[in-house]
Amino acid sequence: MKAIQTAIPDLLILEPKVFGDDRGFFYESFNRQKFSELTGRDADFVQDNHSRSVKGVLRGLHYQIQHPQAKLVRVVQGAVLDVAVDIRKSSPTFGQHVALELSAENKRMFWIPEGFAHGFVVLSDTAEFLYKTTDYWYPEFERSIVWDDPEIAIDWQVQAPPALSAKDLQGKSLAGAELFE
Ligand SMILES: Cc1cn([C@H]2C[C@H](O)[C@@H](COP(=O)(O)OP(=O)(O)O[C@H]3O[C@H](C)C(=O)[C@H](O)[C@H]3O)O2)c(=O)[nH]c1=O
Repeated sequence: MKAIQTAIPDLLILEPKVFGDDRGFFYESFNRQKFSELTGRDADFVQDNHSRSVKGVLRGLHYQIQHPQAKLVRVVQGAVLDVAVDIRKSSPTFGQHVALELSAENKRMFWIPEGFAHGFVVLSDTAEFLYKTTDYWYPEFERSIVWDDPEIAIDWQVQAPPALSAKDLQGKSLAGAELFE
């Protein structure tokens, strides 16, 4: 496993060592000790989530204003464009984002600490998205930022308007959202 820096220091891409042979492949998708060495966090994950989406679905941009969740995300089937937006008002990279492709092929994982809004859009026919979180889901504290906020200006790499949940259709702008200090 190796860590790849991104434009925002706290956001890391983790690339596993993949062992291939005639049977297929094996890799450690999570190793607490190696994760801690690479991220400096002894993450105590409490939830494992798995969602499946069809092409053009966009889930996000989500965060919990209380009980913020750090997330370790990956894709095991298909491909998505995954995005994390820095919503920490005191951060030098406030309002900036990192976007990267996560796929079954590249086997990359994305470490997103607390303080970021997270979302993805599905690029393949379907995508299976797995992720660990460091706190539980508290719907009462869930907040959404609208996917196409011009202040954030994410290039989602999709031609048609994405398919959004009712919740996500009502996302707030960065300027109007409850944010982290
Ligand atoms: C997040 C969550 C949802 N649910 C239930 C609530 C709904 O009945 C159903 C679908 O929930 P939702 O539409 O909020 O799922 P997503 O749009 O995939 O939400 C996630 O999407 C983005 C990408 C994220 O980063 C967050 O982890 C999370 O907000 O699962 C649960 O039971 N537990 C949970 O932890």
